[in-house]
Amino acid sequence: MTNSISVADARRGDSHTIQEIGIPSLVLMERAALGAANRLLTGDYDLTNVLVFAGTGNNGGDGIAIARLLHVRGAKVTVMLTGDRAKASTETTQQLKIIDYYKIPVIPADINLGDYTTIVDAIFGIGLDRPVEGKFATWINAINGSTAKVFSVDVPSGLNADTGEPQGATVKADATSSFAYSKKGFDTAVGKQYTGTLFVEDIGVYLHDKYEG
Ligand SMILES: NC(=O)C1=CN([C@@H]2O[C@H](COP(=O)(O)OP(=O)(O)OC[C@H]3O[C@@H](n4cnc5c(N)ncnc54)[C@H](O)[C@@H]3O)[C@@H](O)[C@H]2O)[C@H](O)CC1
Ligand SMILES: [K+]
Repeated sequence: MTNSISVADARRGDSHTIQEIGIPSLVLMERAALGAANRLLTGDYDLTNVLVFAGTGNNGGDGIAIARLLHVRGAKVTVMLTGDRAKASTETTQQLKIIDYYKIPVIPADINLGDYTTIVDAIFGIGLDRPVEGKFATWINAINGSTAKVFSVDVPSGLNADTGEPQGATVKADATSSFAYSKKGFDTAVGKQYTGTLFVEDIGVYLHDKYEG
């Protein structure tokens, strides 16, 4: 049984499941969000004023779906978006459309995080491809400086999921919900300092074909 995998393996598993098997990307995203939201709903998290800090890629899409799943269970949720809606991925655009239906507020990313009780980090996942700098670093430093409990989606934003090394500013999470498999970088001592408690969610992506007959 595979325990932890590389970013390349995660991408391969993702695209194989979507392209060859035919499970839509939004289904994987929903299963990822359900797994992560359940950790928040059943864990020791104060959900009275939740902030989802969302990127415009699919990590952000997962976070926006988590925002909706918490909202429908009565949590007060706000989404901060790090970029322009027009630049969001297809899946993330769809997730934004859904939270607009629920009138969940979407505001520009900001460093004033004082009132939030829990922060969901959905800025970058396995798509991190360069060191975190500039406004992203400012936001991540503000997240790390907040009194809120921090929950990372798939990968603590800024952490290299292959090496476990921070790539510039990196979120230090109380817990991380990672999808399909743990990532190689989470096995390292440094990586563990950033993931906090690690959960792995089964989202229907299997690398070795024991589930494929
Ligand atoms: N089977 C799975 O693992 C599933 C994963 N899902 C989620 O999708 C993300 C990966 O999404 P992707 O769009 O490929 O990338 P990210 O959202 O991680 O990154 C967004 C975007 O950010 C840009 N970027 C990268 N590094 C930097 C930087 N240092 N500064 C600024 N911008 C940066 C780059 O253009 C990226 O594209 C995965 O983690 C999961 O959360 C699926 O939703 C479910 C299945
Ligand atoms: K993240």
